[in-house]
Amino acid sequence: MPLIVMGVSGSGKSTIAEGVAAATGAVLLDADDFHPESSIAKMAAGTPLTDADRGAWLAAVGDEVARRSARGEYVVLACSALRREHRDILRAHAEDLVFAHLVGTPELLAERLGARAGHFMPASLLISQLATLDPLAADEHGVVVNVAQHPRAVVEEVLAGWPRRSSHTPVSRDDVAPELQALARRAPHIRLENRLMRAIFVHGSKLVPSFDVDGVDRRVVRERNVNLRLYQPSGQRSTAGGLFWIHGGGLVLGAAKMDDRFCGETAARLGITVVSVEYRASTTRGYPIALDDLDAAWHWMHTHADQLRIDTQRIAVGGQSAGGGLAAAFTQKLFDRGDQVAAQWLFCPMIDDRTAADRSLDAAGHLIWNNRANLVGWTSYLGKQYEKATQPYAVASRREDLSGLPPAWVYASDIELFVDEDIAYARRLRAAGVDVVLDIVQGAPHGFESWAADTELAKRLSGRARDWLGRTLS
Ligand SMILES: Nc1ncnc2c1ncn2[C@@H]1O[C@H](COP(=O)(O)OP(=O)(O)O)[C@@H](O)[C@H]1O
Ligand SMILES: O=C(O)[C@H](O)[C@@H](O)[C@H](O)[C@H](O)COP(=O)(O)O
Repeated sequence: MPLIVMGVSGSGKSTIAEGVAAATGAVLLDADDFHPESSIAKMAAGTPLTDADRGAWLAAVGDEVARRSARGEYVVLACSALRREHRDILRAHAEDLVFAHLVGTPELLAERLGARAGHFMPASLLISQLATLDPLAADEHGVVVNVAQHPRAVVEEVLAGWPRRSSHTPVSRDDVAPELQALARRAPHIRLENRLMRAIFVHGSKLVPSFDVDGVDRRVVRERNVNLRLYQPSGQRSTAGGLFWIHGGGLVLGAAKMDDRFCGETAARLGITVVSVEYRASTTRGYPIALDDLDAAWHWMHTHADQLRIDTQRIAVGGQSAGGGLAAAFTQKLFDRGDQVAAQWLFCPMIDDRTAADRSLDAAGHLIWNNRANLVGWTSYLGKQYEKATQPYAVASRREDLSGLPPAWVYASDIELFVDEDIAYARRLRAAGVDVVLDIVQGAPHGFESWAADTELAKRLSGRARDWLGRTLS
């Protein structure tokens, strides 16, 4: 359901839409970027647009919103949409729009416009904008928010008026993005409640075939307490950053091999060395053994850094699902002991055991990984009564002070169990002053970037993730 932040010039559309996008992982669009040069020139010269100027512009904006929405992106659009007819044009081009109408007194708006610098829109046009405005009507889907308050408060009110999915929203197969539906039907829906099913999934996950990526050397390192897979661009000569990767598997199953392709492609695309850890996670050994294994591999990566041409100042810690939660927790541990971590790269992380304790989530019908499996995962890691939950670095989300942690990229899908805990962690990191990119994908069951790696949706997500990592490690 795309959100349109509307109102006259100076009401705060750009500011608030940006805040909403940052808080939710939505893609931010600004209708101002779609005006033809002629309209910009007109407004800059102090002449208001006419509806003739606005028709094609609004159609183009609406088409872009619809296109992005169909691709599974959450969209927040800043757009004046002053008249009801303008909103009707948008609604005709894109479905299910929700509007947040920002309102303020003419005096307040004039004052804010007067203080704003470097914008094509002259303050003198405010009067014509107010005269043109049809306020959002009761029969239009949306909320009206007064902007005479701190931007943070305005963002919160807008968020409250934007119906979005949460972990509690029941999931049906129709909620799955069309491109993923056939694959989602074939993907394994992990059942761990009974011993036999658990054994099948645990062993099955270790039987996946290995995968070679062109131009990448892959090898397995097994020494005393070190067990990992290494991926390096063939013939790498110069020193580069590195990625320390942790596979998923709900803290009970999985193997580093599952991510051969993902790690190999990341090494190839970014020209970096990837170390993927084979940590012990099973129903009999949980916390803190997995963290000990990570420590051993981390130590190995550093003692071999020169030989592998890894710049230890540019190593990111990342992981998917249970591996994402472990990556966040391990990052905290490394940070506390003064080890350099350049970035945390968290794919749909399983990051908060308190989700598993919420039995009301069991019936929501999450695909691939549901809350019953989640309960098995967390209790096998922390103990039946979550005894170890408050031990250091057992659960990343349980840490109170997140300040100082390295920049983070976090993704989750709106139809997966972890969406709330992931957004919450990202928002807390940001509130603590950490640079965070939150990326929410619509209609993608848990971990789709692995089991649907060839879909456009997955390729685009991996592309965005790797672009961010490449920039952050450069
Ligand atoms: N809630 C707010 N409180 C104080 N200043 C604000 C608030 N919202 C926006 N501003 C400031 O007002 C000016 C206009 O906001 P902007 O987001 O550019 O509005 P619009 O996109 O609707 O024209 C900017 O300088 C912005 O920093
Ligand atoms: O319909 C219109 O008259 C225009 O769209 C107009 O509303 C303009 O594009 C923006 O409002 C100016 O930019 P700001 O709103 O960002 O000041």
